[in-house]
Amino acid sequence: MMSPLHVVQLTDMHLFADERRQLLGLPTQESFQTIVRQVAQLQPQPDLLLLTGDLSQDGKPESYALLQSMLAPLGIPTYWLPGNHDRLPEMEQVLTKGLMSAQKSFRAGGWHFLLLNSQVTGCVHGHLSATSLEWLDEQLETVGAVPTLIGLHHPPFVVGSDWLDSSTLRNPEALFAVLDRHPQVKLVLFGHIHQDYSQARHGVQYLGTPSTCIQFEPGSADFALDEEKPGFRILHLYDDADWWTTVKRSSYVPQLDLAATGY
Ligand SMILES: Nc1ncnc2c1ncn2[C@@H]1O[C@@H]2COP(=O)(O)O[C@H]2[C@H]1O
Repeated sequence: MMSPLHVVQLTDMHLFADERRQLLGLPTQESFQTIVRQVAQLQPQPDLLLLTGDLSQDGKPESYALLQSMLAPLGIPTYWLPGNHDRLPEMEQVLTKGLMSAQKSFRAGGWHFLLLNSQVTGCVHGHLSATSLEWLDEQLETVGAVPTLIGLHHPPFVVGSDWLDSSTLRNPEALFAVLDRHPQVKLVLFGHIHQDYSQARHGVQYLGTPSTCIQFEPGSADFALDEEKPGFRILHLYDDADWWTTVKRSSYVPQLDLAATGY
């Protein structure tokens, strides 16, 4: 079998303009730097990086410039989409230089990639607009029989955690209706839930990925941090639509405010 395309998903970095700032006790820049070092040591090196939202906690241009400067030494083409904490104008202003691309529909290896914006300004939950859904449908029509990966920030499923389940994608059925018309879609990747998650539906695998900073405790009804390490996802995508994935955890030991009830 031909060599697959190697993809790394990095999500929910929650970087601040001020690199020393912490999220519930964890300095998000330091935690992300440990992950970037781990990615630099991967063999083979990833062919591309996918950043699936909440790249910044404060949405400031400096936080995106920090992200850009941390990833630049890797020399890997990088694509991104916004999460609920991000500010799209600032992202479009900063994350378009060098190997950082704002493209939302592109081909790499034998796969096609489509990245969606599920952000609702001022809200924590997600929603896909009629315009986004129409764009997705048209793109999938044009792409045809090429194995396709979709990215968005919010999970189109509840994950069994009451507090998080109030902020998942509000219109998953509208997304499923489009995907059901296009059997070339094989994978849907998201972030937001700060935990490893996998769910199959109609021949599509839906994968949630740990944050590069704090982790949420799976199954907790109320907000609760998990002592699990920061992480990221590796995907190997084969031309014949086969794929393989694994989650890697960092060696970083977070100093967490475990009594926190939110942020
Ligand atoms: N105690 C809480 N209850 C509900 N939502 C919360 C709580 N604490 C934080 N949040 C929000 O829920 C979001 C889930 O992941 P985010 O990283 O998007 O950021 C989180 C906050 O915006």
